[in-house]
Amino acid sequence: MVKICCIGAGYVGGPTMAVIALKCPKIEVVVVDISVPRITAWNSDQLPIYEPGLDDVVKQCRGKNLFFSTDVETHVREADIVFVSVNTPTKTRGLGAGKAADLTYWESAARMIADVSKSDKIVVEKSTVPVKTAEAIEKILTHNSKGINFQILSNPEFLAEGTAIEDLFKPDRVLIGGRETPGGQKAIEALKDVYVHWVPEANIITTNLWSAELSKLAANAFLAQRISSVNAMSALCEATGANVSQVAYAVGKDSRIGPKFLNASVGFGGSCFQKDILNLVYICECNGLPEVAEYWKQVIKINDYQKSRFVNRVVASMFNTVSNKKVAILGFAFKKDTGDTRETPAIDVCKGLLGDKAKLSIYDPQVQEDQIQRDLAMKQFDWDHPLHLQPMSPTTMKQQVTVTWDAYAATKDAHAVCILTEWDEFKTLDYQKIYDNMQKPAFLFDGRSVVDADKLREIGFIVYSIGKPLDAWL
Ligand SMILES: NC(=O)c1ccc[n+]([C@@H]2O[C@H](COP(=O)([O-])OP(=O)(O)OC[C@H]3O[C@@H](n4cnc5c(N)ncnc54)[C@H](O)[C@@H]3O)[C@@H](O)[C@H]2O)c1
Ligand SMILES: O=c1ccn([C@@H]2O[C@H](COP(=O)(O)OP(=O)(O)O[C@H]3O[C@H](CO)[C@@H](O)[C@H](O)[C@H]3O)[C@@H](O)[C@H]2O)c(=O)[nH]1
Repeated sequence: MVKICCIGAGYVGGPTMAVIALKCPKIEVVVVDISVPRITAWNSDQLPIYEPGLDDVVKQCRGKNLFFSTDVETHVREADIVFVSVNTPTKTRGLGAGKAADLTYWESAARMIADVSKSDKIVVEKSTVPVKTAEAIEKILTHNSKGINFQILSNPEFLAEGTAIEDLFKPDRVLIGGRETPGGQKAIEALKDVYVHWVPEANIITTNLWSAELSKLAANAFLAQRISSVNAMSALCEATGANVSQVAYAVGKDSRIGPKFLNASVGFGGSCFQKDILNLVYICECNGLPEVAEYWKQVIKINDYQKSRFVNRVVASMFNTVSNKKVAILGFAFKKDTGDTRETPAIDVCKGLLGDKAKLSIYDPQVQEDQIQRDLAMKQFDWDHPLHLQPMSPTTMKQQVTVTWDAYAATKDAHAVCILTEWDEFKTLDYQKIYDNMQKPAFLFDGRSVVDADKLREIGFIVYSIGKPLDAWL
């Protein structure tokens, strides 16, 4: 029986391995992590991450051919294929701080693999890494290998949170990069043999190592670039009376452009886009390509601009001050159907409003209060480390921030409502009831095109919806 071990039981390692276990009942899959609470949660009824469909998959194979363990070394030693899916955060200090990927966790995983291995292994990069990381990993493994043969493959993951299980069941493609040597090609075939259990062979792309590593960064850069492009247009729409939804629809109808990833928003969030583009920018700079670096940096700059533009709109509309005013925040996760708050635009918007002394009342169906308090107190990039290694929050915002159990409690007596995540339930709220319980004038700032602005205006709200024609008030 082939044994797979995955180092890192996070948003990628957990769901990816659960799906491999489900689709390949003859393969034993063990997911290991240094975080004891994470592994305990994976072994309980309350999984550590919220992802539609995940509970079901885990329930079907946990204890049969899917296991979660903190005994990292034993399972790595016994495995034929070792996936590495650990954090690759943005460096916060030293060379490349604020841009380069911090490969501390990756390197320590590689050293541990070399230390404990007693048989040949295929080591698979699942984490998103800078192009050429495989070369460094190869050096670490081969210099410590005691005659063991390691083949490194790059097999980046393209799942999006909120749809992870769907994406894993039916991936647009699986990408496997390896060395162009007989050993490298054999390793590629071995990993392909895993995926062909459920992915059509035509959708499994094989490339050299560097193409696979770079394709992951490139895909995220292209996706994020579309959002920044449409968000840049949203500012121009507001200035001219055009409607960004109509513009995006008309543009996306061109089959060369396509309709996806053209929704204007308060900005993109999530653990990947910003980190991976900063990483790409750094790689371009290191390769003497400042113009290329500057081009991609602009995607981040527009994203920052979009978030601060939103805050400025809120403050400017409310007589230039939100000091001591209650502002309800509906949605804190970086997108719907996840409880993940990593790099959520809500953090920057909330921090902006707190800077102007607003009192925030926050509701999100999947995010707990201590997570929100931690996010608002934490410094940029500090979140992307194993839980027990994250710096302690210096302060909490308990004076200025309350977290409520529903949208009605959050909006009661508020001067304004900001919608920051597109949760479906925000579409069907009783906005008449919300309006009746708010201070007047009642403002609603929709950062996700969730509400029907005209209907809300009929109720009496002053509505701002990103990229849409503005109310006379605004
Ligand atoms: N989240 C996504 O949607 C997504 C999608 C594609 C790729 N990625 C990439 O995948 C990687 C992992 O992302 P994630 O979202 O799963 O992160 P995560 O923080 O949810 O999980 C990483 C896990 O690795 C563990 N870990 C760190 N060092 C370890 C070590 N030495 N030994 C054992 N365990 C260790 C941590 O405790 C943590 O549980 C990153 O490189 C990310 O860029 C993420
Ligand atoms: O038209 C759009 C589409 C998305 N977003 C925002 O963009 C962010 C990212 O969304 P999405 O890409 O759906 O989620 P992620 O889980 O971050 O997935 C991205 O990042 C992963 C990590 O690398 C990749 O694997 C995925 O392919 C890639 O889509 C979220 O804040 C969304 O609200 C928009 O503002 N407008």
